[in-house]
Amino acid sequence: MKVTKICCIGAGYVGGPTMAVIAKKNPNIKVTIVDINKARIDAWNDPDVSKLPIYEPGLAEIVKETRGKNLFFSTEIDKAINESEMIFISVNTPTKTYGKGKGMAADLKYVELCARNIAEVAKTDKIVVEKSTLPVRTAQAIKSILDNTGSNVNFEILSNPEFLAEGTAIQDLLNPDRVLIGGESKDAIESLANIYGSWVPQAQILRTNVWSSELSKLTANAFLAQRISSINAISELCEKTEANVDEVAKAIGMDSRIGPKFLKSSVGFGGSCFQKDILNLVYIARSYNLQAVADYWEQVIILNDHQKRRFADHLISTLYNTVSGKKIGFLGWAFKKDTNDTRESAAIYVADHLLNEQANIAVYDPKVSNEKIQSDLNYLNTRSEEENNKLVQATDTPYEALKDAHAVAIMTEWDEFKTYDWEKIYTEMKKPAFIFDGRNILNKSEMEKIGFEYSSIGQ
Ligand SMILES: NC(=O)c1ccc[n+]([C@@H]2O[C@H](COP(=O)([O-])OP(=O)(O)OC[C@H]3O[C@@H](n4cnc5c(N)ncnc54)[C@H](O)[C@@H]3O)[C@@H](O)[C@H]2O)c1
Ligand SMILES: O=c1ccn([C@@H]2O[C@H](COP(=O)(O)OP(=O)(O)O[C@H]3O[C@H](CO)[C@@H](O)[C@H](O)[C@H]3O)[C@@H](O)[C@H]2O)c(=O)[nH]1
Repeated sequence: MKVTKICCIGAGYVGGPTMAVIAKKNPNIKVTIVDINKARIDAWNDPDVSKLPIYEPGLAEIVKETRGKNLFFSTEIDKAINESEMIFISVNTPTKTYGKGKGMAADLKYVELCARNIAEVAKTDKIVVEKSTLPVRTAQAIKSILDNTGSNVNFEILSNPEFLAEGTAIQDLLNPDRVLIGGESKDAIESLANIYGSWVPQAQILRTNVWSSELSKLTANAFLAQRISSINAISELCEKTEANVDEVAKAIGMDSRIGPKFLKSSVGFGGSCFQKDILNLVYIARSYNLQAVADYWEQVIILNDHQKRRFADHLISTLYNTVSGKKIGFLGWAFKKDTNDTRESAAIYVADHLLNEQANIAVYDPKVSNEKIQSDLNYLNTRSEEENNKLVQATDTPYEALKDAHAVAIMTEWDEFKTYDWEKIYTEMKKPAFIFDGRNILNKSEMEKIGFEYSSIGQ
């Protein structure tokens, strides 16, 4: 099928950047991104591209170049579905918070709503592409919904999981390691492969069956997260043995069979994907009664929770076993640098633990607002909104967050944190002035020379 019009349902972290790049590389294809969230669509349409709802290096430039030419953002979902030959489903698939599979399974209600919406309004044949991360065999459910509409419309389902990482989304999309397309219909697969083919070499476009494609996405995230939990497990052993986790990571990473990436020990991984997708994998394994498989992958999450918890516990015990009434300055709230996304950020859980001990927290993050921080904490439901608001406040500058603080906790690896005037920060903090570097980004001997009591992960 020759594709001239594409619709993407879901204008989020995946839908926005992915479609912007497809539009840039395929000027002859009209790409419309739709969403039920009007405020989000309005933000995507803001003439001032610094106000786009998602911050990703390089994204604003591409949106500026393509928007209004062949890239459109709209809330007119039915219209966009109807006029397009290919429809991407790129809606959120969070962990279920209710009912069967609560806390483990992926909540597929938004995906199902999209399938029903497409089934209801489509008058011509469509290729429906699963862009969201989905449990293996979801395509079967989508096909069943689409095929039972009673219309004569033919639907082909493809799985095309997205592997971009936030903060580097545009680079990842422009130079992907691979593009994965799973499907039954060769025609449909090639229609999608052609779109990517405008900038991705065909050899890097992998064609598989639908189930392999769906499962590969969950597996890739499980393997990546497993490396972080593995090195974080070693970090705790390093702290007991005077080994240095960064040295260990370098030494093992030079083995070409292991490789150097994803071996950075930290306060724990965050983000909207790793935990959700592994929990989902564990749930799927259990649903097939594969207990050993489920237990194996569950350890990745258990270790990650342990890492966040022990960071907070170490901070408390170092501050003479109490943080009650003490000001702790957080540098960073986002789950990694170069993004404004805070979903599942380690900072949220470390803060929550310290707040249970009655700490006062001042946060500086270059891209995260006080409003977002409050809503992240309120979502946990650990204490009242008033209390969160009283105990935690974001500041406009890092120096305000750290003035009179007993300790600095570095939660995100933003590059600018390394360039601060640490002498000034030291002078303005309470003494002894402690640094807990959850990302190992500062130089230990330099910090100690200034006078800080410095501790990091795995050193
Ligand atoms: N964030 C990432 O880095 C990343 C990377 C790869 C894959 N994924 C996967 O991609 C999917 C989307 O993730 P995201 O981070 O972009 O989510 P997101 O929450 O940022 O965006 C999803 C959007 O879908 C919209 N939506 C939900 N139901 C809708 C409906 N019925 N009709 C129209 N719009 C609807 C929401 O309003 C929201 O704006 C998830 O399955 C996720 O696991 C995410
Ligand atoms: O060596 C490392 C690498 C990462 N992290 C942390 O791990 C989390 C996730 O980082 P990253 O994977 O870079 O970002 P995500 O945007 O969550 O991307 C992951 O999740 C996406 C959603 O499924 C996938 O598309 C990507 O391929 C996959 O990398 C962050 O908190 C990082 O700080 C570490 O602690 N150590």
